[in-house]
This record gives sequence, structure tokens and C-alpha cells, in this order.
Amino acid sequence: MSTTDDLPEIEPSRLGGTAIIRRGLALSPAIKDGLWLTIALAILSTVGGSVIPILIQRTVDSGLGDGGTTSVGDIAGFLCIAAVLILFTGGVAYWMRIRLFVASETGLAQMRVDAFRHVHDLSMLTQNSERRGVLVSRVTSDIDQVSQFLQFTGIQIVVSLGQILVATAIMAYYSWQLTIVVLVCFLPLAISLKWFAQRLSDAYDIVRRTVGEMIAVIGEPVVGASVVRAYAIEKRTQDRVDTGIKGNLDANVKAQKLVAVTFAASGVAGGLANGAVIAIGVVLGVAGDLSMGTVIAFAFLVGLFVGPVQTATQVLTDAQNAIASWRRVIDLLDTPADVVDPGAAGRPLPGGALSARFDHVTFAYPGGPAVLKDVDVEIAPRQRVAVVGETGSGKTTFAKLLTRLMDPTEGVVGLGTSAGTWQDISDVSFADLRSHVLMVPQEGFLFDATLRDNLLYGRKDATDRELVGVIDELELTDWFASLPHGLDTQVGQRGESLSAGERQIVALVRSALADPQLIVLDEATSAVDPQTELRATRALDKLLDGRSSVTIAHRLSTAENADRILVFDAGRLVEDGSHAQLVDGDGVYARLHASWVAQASISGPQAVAEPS
Ligand SMILES: Nc1ncnc2c1ncn2[C@@H]1O[C@H](COP(=O)(O)OP(=O)(O)OP(=O)(O)O)[C@@H](O)[C@H]1O
Repeated sequence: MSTTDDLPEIEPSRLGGTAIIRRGLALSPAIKDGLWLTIALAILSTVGGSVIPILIQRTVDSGLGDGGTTSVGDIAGFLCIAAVLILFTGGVAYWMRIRLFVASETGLAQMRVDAFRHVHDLSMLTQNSERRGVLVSRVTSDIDQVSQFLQFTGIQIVVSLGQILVATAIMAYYSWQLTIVVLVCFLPLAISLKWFAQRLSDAYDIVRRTVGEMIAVIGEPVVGASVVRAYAIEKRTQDRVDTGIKGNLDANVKAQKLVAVTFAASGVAGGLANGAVIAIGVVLGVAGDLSMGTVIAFAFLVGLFVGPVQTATQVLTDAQNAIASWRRVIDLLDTPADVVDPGAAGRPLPGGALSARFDHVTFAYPGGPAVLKDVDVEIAPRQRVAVVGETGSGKTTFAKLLTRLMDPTEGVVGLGTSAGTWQDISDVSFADLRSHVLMVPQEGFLFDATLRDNLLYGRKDATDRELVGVIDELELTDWFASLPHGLDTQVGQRGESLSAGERQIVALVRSALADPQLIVLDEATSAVDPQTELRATRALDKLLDGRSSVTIAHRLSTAENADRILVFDAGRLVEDGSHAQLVDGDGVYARLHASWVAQASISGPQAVAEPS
């Protein structure tokens, strides 16, 4: 029925990496709180490791050098200084990590909340066109990726750079000749880093894509387990899962091979540098230009180079991943909400039953033809209206416009009172609108919680006594008594511990608790047992009593019992009248009614009839 090709999607931005980081930090200002102190602590935490080689040089030279004089007490003193320094830098590193963790998590938690809220602000259209899983991943795993980068990789860059700079400075202080030897040994690796980073980034792009594919092929048969079993397609399903897992494995192995090359290459560069330092250091030492302690200290200083260089390629890849993830979250936040909440500036709706009006309303889904055409109709307060029509005639679109899940392309949808005052639905705040106008979908969505929790979505401050009161009002006391744990009954995921009919009943009680003035209801089509059917019909009758209602009718009886029937055909309102007025004519309703009656006589009096 619906095509998603032309629907509005979340547009990928064209911002570069630096712009994304700047924008991301602006959206999560808490990340920057005290950042300079954190960076200073990160640099300070590298000092311990860098000072140790100096202590080694001092100990060796004063103990073993010409005329060495160091006593056991001196060595103990050096050891104490080293221990204090190591403890100090350990403490500084701990403090730095805590600060970083708190700042980044606080900032990103806010971003998660903003992103989640924004998903809800986006119209049904955008939500439909973006696959739900993708929206969820933008709020969860993409933000996790940024968090990991900020907490580990980002600070790793600072620590590594600090380590390399401090080590280079100490080396240059000891011997410029040996410093050049070390730099020359690492130069080829430093030059090839960019090349490695690009290859790694490409390889991890494939890994990320295969992860998505793997999750999809594993997730689908889990959700559709009953279909897999019913059609005995376990083998075919398993083959698809195996292929998905194999694809991910191959991509990971390929990426890890590149990582292994960079690790090995930096190990080779480190070994070369160490060998060259010792060899050339000895030559310089013999010539009297260098002490033994300095040569040994150099070997340790070279060690400070290897770690950062080894992780540099990984750091670059992680940074690219994080920027890509940040971009996806920012793109989501930058997608404008096309149905705008006037909020506090909105005009309040009056109390009492509401009337509704479509003033020459036309609606087209983005990029598509008009699916509602010049609909002009008024619904009086407390009127019970049934909307009927062939599949695709525009009934659901009409209901979505009436509840402002979408705005009309042309014309105005208004709400009013019996006194005849009207106001444009787009001027009413969402909070006010949702408390007066309620859309009850075919399958009321139940959350994996107790019956009480699910009912409280109707009105969050209702007491148990009020809940039971509403259940009684809807004449559902006997059904409620049959529940083993009463309000504490667990409904299971999506309410699967309840039958389809019971889920409908819960949705009705929830709606009654919300106490709306206008109910827009998509009648359930799932067949249920006669007793539950009777209960649900009775409860629905009570719910609609004294309220204005618009029901997308799929049942003969609903249309027959309505005060008024609106008949849609190819997006136009073609007939408007009571059952008695329309049934004997030669229009669309008479035809639909005849097909309903025919179907009901085949499948029984309560048959669900979806005209087609
Ligand atoms: N999200 C959408 N994007 C694009 N076109 C859509 C979308 N939803 C519905 N349509 C199109 O709008 C037209 C009216 O659809 P609508 O769902 O309002 O019909 P309906 O009468 O409620 O049908 P049904 O009884 O099958 O639910 C159809 O042609 C349908 O293909």
C-alpha cells in the first residue's frame, strides 16, 4: 500500500570532521566543562613514565660510571623518588579519567535524551521512512561510539602526543645525534601511517556494514520464529545466518591483518631504533661523548615511542568512526520536525465534548499524489461517526490528520465546541491536544510490564481504586476477576501473554482512563472468541458514550450502529448520511454493505469484513 521511496528521510550532512566535532561539542557543552584541566592532567600523567629513564641514567652513571660513588642509600633514594613519581602519576591518571568520564557521559546523556525526544517530535512520515532499528541505533550505539572515543581514544591522543614530545625533549637534551638516529628509524612508519589509516578506515567500514547485515539476518528469524517453523525453512534461514556471520568474520580478519601489520612494523622500528641507539651510543661512549647511563636511558626512551606509534593507526580509525557516528546523531537532531508543537504559545481547548471540522482539506504524502481531496465536513459534539471505504481510499489518512499526526497539504483541520467556536488544530499545544483527542490504534501497543503500568499510560497519577473503577464502568469486572494476579499481571513483551482480545480490552481501559473528549479509533480486525468479543463491544460502547468519536469501521455492526457514516472513495468524501439513508441507494456504501453481508453470511455474524 505505502511506498517509502519518496518519504522524507534524515538527510546526511556535508559537514567536515572538524565542523562535526565543533557542532557535537556545542550540542553537548558539558563535555567541555573543565576540559583544559583534564588535558593538563593527561599530560602530567605521562611525566612519571618519562622521568624514570632520567633516574636510571643518574643511578647507573653515579654507581657504575668512572669513579662511581653511589651508595645503597642513594639507590634507595632514587627508588623512593621513582615510587613517589609512579604513584603520583597513577593518581593523576585516575583523576583525569574520572573527570573525563563524568564530563563526556554527562554531555552524551543529554545528547541521548535530546535525540530520543527528537525522534518523537519527527512526524510519522519521517519515522516510517527511517527504519526503526536505524533510529534506535542513532540514539544508542552511535552515541556509544562517540563516548568510547572521548573516554579512551581521544585522551589517548593527548597522552601519546605528550609522551612522544616529553621523550623527544629528554632525548634531545641527552644527545642530539642519538635523537636523530631514533627519529630516522621511526620516520618510514610515521610517513606510512596515513596510508595505513585510510586502509584501516576502509576495512572497518566493511566491518560495520557486515555487522548491520549480520544483526539483520539474525534478528529477522528470531522475530519471525513462528513463520520459520511453520514453513519449515530452518535450513534456508540457517544458511542466511551462516553467510551473514561468515561475511562479518572475513571482514574482521581482513581488518585485523592490517592492524597486525602496523603493530609488527612499529615493533620492527622500535627494535631497529634500540639496536642503533646501543651501537651508535657505544661508539659515542667510547669516544667519550656519552655516559653508559645515558645509552641505557635512551633504550627506555625509545620504548616510550613504540606504544603511541602502535596505537596511532587505531586511534585514527576510531576517530573516523566516532566522527561518522557523531554526524549521524547530529543529522537526526538537525532534521526539522514537520509537525510543530506550539507549546506554551498554543491556544487552550475548551472542556466538554468536541466537534471537529475539515475545511477543504487536501493531503498528499511527500512526492506522491493527493490521497485526500478537498474534504469538507463537520462532526458535531457527541456524534458517533463511522468512516468506511475501500482499502486505500484515505480513511487512515483522515484519522491521522484529525489527531494531528500529520498536517494537511491544503485546508485547515479545526476543533470546536457546541457554541460554534473553532480553532485550528495546529494552534493547540501537543499536551492539550493529546489530553482531549485520543487515537486508539487497531493493536494497542502494550509494554513489557504489569497490567497496572500499561493502564497508567492512560493517566499516570491514577490510583488502583480509580483503575478498578474504570474497569467496572466498562463492565469488565468479570474479566478482571479472571486475571490470576489482577493489576500485577505481567503482560509480556508487546502484551504477548494476553490474547488479542484481551489486548484490545486493555487498550480500551487505558483510553477510558485518559478520558478524552474526541476518540479516533481504528477498529480492531483480529478475530477473537465470542465472549471476549462481547466484552470488548460492550466496553467500547461505554467508552464512546457521551464522547465524540470517529471510528474507521471494519465491521458491519459498527457502521450500522453509528449516528453517521462518512464514505470515502479514492480520497474523496463521496457519501455522508446514516445507515438507513445510505444502505438502499446505489452508491459506494450500498455496495460495501452488500459485500459485508455476503461475507458475514459465509463466516458468521461477527465476521470481520475488510471491504476490497
Ligand atoms: N506513509 C505513506 N506514504 C505514502 N503513501 C501512503 C502512506 N500511507 C498511505 N499512503 C497512500 O495513501 C492512500 C490512502 O491510504 P490510507 O492508509 O489512508 O487508506 P485506508 O483507506 O486507510 O486503507 P486501509 O483500509 O487499507 O487501511 C493509499 O493510496 C496509500 O497507498
